[in-house]
Amino acid sequence: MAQQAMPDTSLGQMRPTYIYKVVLLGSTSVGKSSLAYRYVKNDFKESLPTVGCSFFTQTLNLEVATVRFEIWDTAGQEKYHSVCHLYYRGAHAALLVYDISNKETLNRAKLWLRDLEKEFLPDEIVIALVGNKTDLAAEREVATEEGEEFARTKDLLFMETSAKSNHQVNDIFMAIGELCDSSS
Ligand SMILES: Nc1nc2c(ncn2[C@@H]2O[C@H](COP(=O)(O)OP(=O)(O)OP(=O)(O)O)[C@@H](O)[C@H]2O)c(=O)[nH]1
Repeated sequence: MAQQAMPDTSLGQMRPTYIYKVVLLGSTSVGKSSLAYRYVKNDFKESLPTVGCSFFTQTLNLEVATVRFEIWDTAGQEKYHSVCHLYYRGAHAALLVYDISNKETLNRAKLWLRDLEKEFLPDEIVIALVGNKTDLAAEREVATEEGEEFARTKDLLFMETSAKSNHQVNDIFMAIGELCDSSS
């Protein structure tokens, strides 16, 4: 990992707590803030515009450790792109989010991946490709197989989610926590 997650035993517990920085990357309006909000607050709001960067924390109990995610939600607007490398520096995991009803957002996610590949060695960061908005099935522009195949060729975790209908949101964070845990 780029930066070793230190076990935090400050609560006097035998069970270690690992702190992982997770960054959300992707085009504007793909649902990055909504995924974080769903995961942390178990709620969905129609409007959550991100200006610059916002920050969420959530704790997850794994079998042998407790994980505290520090989730950095970066705005997808191009005007913020130049500062984004500052946000993902030191990240343990990245969620590359696209919108299954907007093919262009998958192309954009592929560009974010190139940025990450420049910044990190392959085993320094856990990367997940996330196709969000599965509730918009009628408007789907990206087949599940297309996302899956791209993720497979790049050795990324892959999951389709819906922040709105709460589909696989916990699952993707759980998968990330487990992978970070096994590589720290
Ligand atoms: N149908 C549907 N809409 C969603 C879902 N997730 C987010 N949205 C909607 O998509 C729009 C954008 O969501 P945000 O969470 O603000 O997207 P974002 O990627 O954080 O956008 P930026 O902050 O601009 O980068 C909002 O209107 C959300 O309500 C989803 O799973 N399904």
